[in-house]
This record gives sequence, structure tokens and C-alpha cells, in this order.
Amino acid sequence: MEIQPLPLLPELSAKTLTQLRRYASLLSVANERVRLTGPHDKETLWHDHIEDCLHVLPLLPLSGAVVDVGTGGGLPGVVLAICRPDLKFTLLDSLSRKMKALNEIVAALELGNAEVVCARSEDFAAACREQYDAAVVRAVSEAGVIAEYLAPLVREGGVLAAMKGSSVGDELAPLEGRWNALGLSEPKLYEYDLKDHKSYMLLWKKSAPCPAAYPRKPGRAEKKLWWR
Ligand SMILES: C[S@@+](CC[C@H](N)C(=O)[O-])C[C@H]1O[C@@H](n2cnc3c(N)ncnc32)[C@H](O)[C@@H]1O
Repeated sequence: MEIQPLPLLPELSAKTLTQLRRYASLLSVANERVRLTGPHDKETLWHDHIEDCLHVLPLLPLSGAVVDVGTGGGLPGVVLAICRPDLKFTLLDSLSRKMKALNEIVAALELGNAEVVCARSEDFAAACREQYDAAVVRAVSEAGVIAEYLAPLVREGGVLAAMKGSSVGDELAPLEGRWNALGLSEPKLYEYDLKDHKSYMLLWKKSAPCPAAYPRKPGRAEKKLWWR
């Protein structure tokens, strides 16, 4: 599969950078009470997590609603909501202790364009099927599994963006030519540099409705892979 360079990141205003720094502080403090993400110190959070999440920005739609599935402490959803106040974000995760802490962070940041929802994506899809213009995901599962979570939530013509590590090639190999089973185009694969390593972004277009059989009931996607 051809790997393309990620389009350039937009310039961020001083106000946006201040908000992002404030998010790093709030996440660092909250992380001491509830484990929202790995590192605690602000600088590591900034370089390894917040700067990483900025790379989703060039792939977001011009307008509409975006869902971040498995958002944890708000990565990438809070970063994107700060940078794109013109889009509406749903920050979704099934762990209530994380969503309670994230609610406090969102309130402290006065992020009017983000709502925190505590639910499994498979259950959430029953209420909000094909209502989003885009879905984003970071560090949740392998490519095929996250596609089953995200595809039912996005409208036809919308996009799905997944932040991936170096295992992405192995994850994609068995799925070549099979994505239309979820109503998806073949994905584009983008590469970008992060500190001392390369990172990857997958982008699918929702080209047809997702069959009603997906998503299966909670937990099924990981136990019985749809493409096997
Ligand atoms: C490793 S954390 C990643 C959190 C965040 N995206 C990040 O990059 O730091 C994975 C999160 O996905 C959530 N998760 C996994 N599957 C999910 C699903 N189907 N629906 C909602 N949340 C899910 C877990 O509860 C967990 O908080």
C-alpha cells in the first residue's frame, strides 16, 4: 500500500496554544487521581500525546460533528475541540471513572463544543447511527476492530481517521479489498514524524451505508474478527 506524507498542520493561534497548555496541566493533575493516560508530567504529555493528536487536524471535515471513540483523557478529542471550535465533538468512552474526570477537564476548559458520553460505542451506535461527519480514534484496537466501532457512527460521505503505530501494515494486510463489507473505501495511509519515530494515520471514506449487522454486541468485535 502506498504511504503518503500527511498534509501540513495548520498554524495555531497563541490563544489556542494557551488552551492546549492548560489542557496538558489539567490532564497531568487528573492523571494523579485517575489513570487517564501513561505519563504524568506535562512535558511528556505535551510531546508524546498532545503534539501527536494535532496531526489529525488536516483530516477533519470543514463543518459538522465528530465522535472520538475510546477518548480516555480526551485524546485526540479535546485537542481537536480546542483547535476547531467550529466543529461539535462527542467524547465517548465506556469507563465511567475516566469520563467523570474528563467531564471536569472539559468544564474547566469551558469547552462549549464538546460533550462527554459514557457508553460502549456498540450501544451508542443504536441511538446515533450514521449521524457523524467524522469519527476519530487513538490507541483503542487494531484497524479492523476500530473500523467496526466507527463505521456505523459516520454518515455516507463522512470520514474515519485512526492514529496508528508501526504495526499498521500488518493490521491492514489481511483486510485488503474487504473494507466494503463495512461500507468503507480502501483506506489511505499517511505517515508523519514524531520526535524520534514515525507514526501513521489511516483515513477511510464512508462510501456506502454500514450493514445493519454492524456493530455486533459489545465485546464481539475483538473476540470474533469480522474478516476471518
Ligand atoms: C488505551 S485507551 C486510549 C485512550 C485515548 N484515546 C488515548 O489515546 O490516550 C483506550 C480506551 O478505549 C476505551 N474503549 C475501548 N473500546 C471501546 C468501545 N467499544 N467503546 C467505548 N470505549 C472503548 C477504553 O475504555 C479505554 O479508555
